[in-house]
Amino acid sequence: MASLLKKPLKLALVQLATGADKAANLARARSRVLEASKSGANLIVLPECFNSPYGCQYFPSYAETLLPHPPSKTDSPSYHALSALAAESKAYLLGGSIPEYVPSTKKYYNTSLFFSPKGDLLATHRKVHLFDIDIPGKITFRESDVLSPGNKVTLVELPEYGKIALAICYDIRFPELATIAARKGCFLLLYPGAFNLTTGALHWELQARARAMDNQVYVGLCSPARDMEASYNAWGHSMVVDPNAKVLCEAGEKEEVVYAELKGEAIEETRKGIPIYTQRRFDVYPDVSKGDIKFDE
Ligand SMILES: NC(=O)CC(=O)C(=O)O
Repeated sequence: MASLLKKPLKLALVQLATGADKAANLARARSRVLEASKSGANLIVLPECFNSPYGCQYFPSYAETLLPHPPSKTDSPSYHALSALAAESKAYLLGGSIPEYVPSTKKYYNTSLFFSPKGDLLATHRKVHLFDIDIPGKITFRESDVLSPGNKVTLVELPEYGKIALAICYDIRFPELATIAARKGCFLLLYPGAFNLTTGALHWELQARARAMDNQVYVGLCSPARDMEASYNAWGHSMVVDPNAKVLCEAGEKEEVVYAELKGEAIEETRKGIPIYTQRRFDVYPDVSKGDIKFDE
């Protein structure tokens, strides 16, 4: 069987310190992405809401308009900064996410943009599962007060490496997305994400390792750096987990770039040793990757 990952890939997660100044966030992202590319990274990831603070009160004022494609520089400075940066760094670039506004429907989204090493847009993913939680005395958050959800599973083919899946933060808590992606042949699931001090301590590493273990694929989670002056305190701890659920690299809480070398053999060895991949009982329960799924492949 052909390897899901055709050749080794160096993955970099940029745990960026973001603030209120969008231009400063873009400039900071640029310098850290170039640092990662100089270190030999082939695929570089920025965090959720990397160009703005994270919070419903910020989404409308930071939102950019991406359609029609390509957007003008005034409609989306972040799109153009990311496209130029991917080309300059000659690496695949997942631009974390940014708040998006669609004037024709007056809707806002939390949207990821993924660029090729030539700066071409390869995929967009709008957060499918909105972060609506209420843990008394700890944290209440309702993205759906402002945002609308995306409606598709996002898989992208990187010709020289293989297929990856993109999703955003709260999407990781819905294992169906990860399972569908893995059964469709992805070697890596990427989640820009901003867990917080409550849910991060509880579930950040657990979710990353669980999605890797269930699906025997690589998983990467990229958080903003923690800022205790901000209204939302991101967890940090960006990490890459291997197909055997081992944490390969983990950031602390501050701004930092972490790296991992991904290899196809690790997926094959894991699946050979514990062959759940071929032991599923679709005569007992349904295969979630079959049926009516909305894809962007
Ligand atoms: N911020 C999110 O979308 C998700 C999160 O913090 C959590 O699931 O916990």
